[in-house]
Amino acid sequence: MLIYSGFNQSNSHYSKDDSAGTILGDKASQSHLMANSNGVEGLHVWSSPEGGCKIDIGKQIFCNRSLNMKNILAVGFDMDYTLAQYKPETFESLAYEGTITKLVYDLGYPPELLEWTFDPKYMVRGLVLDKKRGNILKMDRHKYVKLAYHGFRELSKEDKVGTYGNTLIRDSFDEPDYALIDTLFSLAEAYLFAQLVDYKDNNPGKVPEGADYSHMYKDVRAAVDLCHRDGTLKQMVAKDPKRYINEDTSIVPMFKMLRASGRSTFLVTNSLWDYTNIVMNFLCASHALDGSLSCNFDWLQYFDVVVTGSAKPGFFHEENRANIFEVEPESGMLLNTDNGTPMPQVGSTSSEVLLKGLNKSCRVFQGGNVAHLHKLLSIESSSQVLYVGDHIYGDILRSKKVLGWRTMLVVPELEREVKLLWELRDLRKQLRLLRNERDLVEDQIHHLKWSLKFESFRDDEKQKMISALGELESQRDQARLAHQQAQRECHQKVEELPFSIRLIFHKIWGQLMKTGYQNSRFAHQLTGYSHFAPSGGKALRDRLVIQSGQ
Ligand SMILES: Nc1nc2c(ncn2[C@@H]2O[C@H](COP(=O)(O)O)[C@@H](O)[C@H]2O)c(=O)[nH]1
Ligand SMILES: [Mg+2]
Repeated sequence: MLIYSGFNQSNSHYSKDDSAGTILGDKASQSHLMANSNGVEGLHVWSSPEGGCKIDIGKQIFCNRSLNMKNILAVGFDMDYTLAQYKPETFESLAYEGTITKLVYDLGYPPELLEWTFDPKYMVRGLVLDKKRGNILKMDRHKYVKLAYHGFRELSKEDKVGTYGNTLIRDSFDEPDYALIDTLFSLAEAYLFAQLVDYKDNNPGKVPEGADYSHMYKDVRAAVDLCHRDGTLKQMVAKDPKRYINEDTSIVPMFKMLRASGRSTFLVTNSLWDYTNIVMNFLCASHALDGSLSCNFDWLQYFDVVVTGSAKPGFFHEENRANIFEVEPESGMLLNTDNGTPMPQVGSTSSEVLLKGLNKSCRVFQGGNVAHLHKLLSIESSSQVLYVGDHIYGDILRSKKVLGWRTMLVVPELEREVKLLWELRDLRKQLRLLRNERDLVEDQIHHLKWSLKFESFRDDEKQKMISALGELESQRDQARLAHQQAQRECHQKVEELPFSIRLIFHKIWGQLMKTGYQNSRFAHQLTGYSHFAPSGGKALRDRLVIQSGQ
């Protein structure tokens, strides 16, 4: 990935108009180009866009604020959906099927659910489930509901406004009545919830007695949760990681480059050691010609510290008194530590234990909190840490807002969207200018009308104002026409684009970062809380990154 040009301490910015960063609207402004596909050898190229490598728009890095990599002493990663990009069509389908099985066999839902199928492309991040009403919402940054579906049926404008637009006290749209779809892990449960809402409406007698929409959501959540805990998902991934996780040949060169830069590197994941080892081994191991994987611990060489079972976001609370155990990689055994320092077990001498623990180039732990991590990495100030994650709440919010870590959010969905926005950049700029022109004239008209109504003028002055008003009104009509024409051209241009590009914006939910002209709630969270974000595709190194916050 290479996130920052700053690996040799130079930052290169693009002006707002040159950058797809403008797609973020209000805040995001600058993009850094730094990825290429040559591995470690390309270090010099990553340092600046003038380095000679033209980078695909979908693989650029978007930043809300520049970051001087000179100050970053440690770079950390989340694992699931950050380093490991799961394939939704297999992985999320597995979660979907596992959840249905539990609903039917453990929670009394009818067996016909077993025939249901999952569309992994239907739901998107940033949506909000209204658990009580059975609705799925997309809202803008001010939390105004812009799109609302009851199950899979779109609410009429009247119903939408009647339900969400008229409350005197603004709804916060947060837990416990609402659920945020803020991780890719939640797409399957959101889809299943919509299916159950439709099913209940059409077959009221068939869902378990007393199961209202909220109750059904609770059942789905509990079943999904169990799938993550009881091995339903992890056993299957462990058997055949390639089926569920995208291979990424750029990850190892990225780690090598980070190590060569002299920075500390760490992994903090909520997954436990056994699973972490399987996934990281898959991502970092060299594959034999027959596709088989040699399972070893080589990947540990890329890290100073690995924290598994971290229980984020709780991990980011320094006052969290979570015990930290050392993991013995070979056996998976947990060993007691004294706040991360190896502790002699009864029967072994303290010097033996200390030597064994401290000689390792990478130490693996389970649990603990951020204070332990800082101590293990000798971090003096949290602003020296950059952390890359995929979950706004789990990975970014607290680590950035309270601790002051620099943070980066992975948004794989954007890679495709920015390509389309780039294709349309001239037209979009023209549309923006025409809209501004129209708004300006409308403002002047409003002003004049107001003055004519409430202020007193001489007759000749009044006459002048009335004729000015007439002129402005005709200007406004022209501006409206020009804007409409540009909008038509824009649609026409979209129609003319290759089919694959046209399909980029979601057919139901539209652009991820926008609702109409406003930033979506998801975009707002992103620009408000995270530092930046790389996104998926084949190579994390080449991923799209959004920087925000701070
Ligand atoms: N018990 C649950 N575990 C979940 C759920 N959704 C995801 N997960 C697990 O969390 C970790 C994420 O790891 P990280 O590397 O991103 O920190 C992974 O093991 C998932 O299986 C859930 O709803 N319940
Ligand atoms: Mg994750």
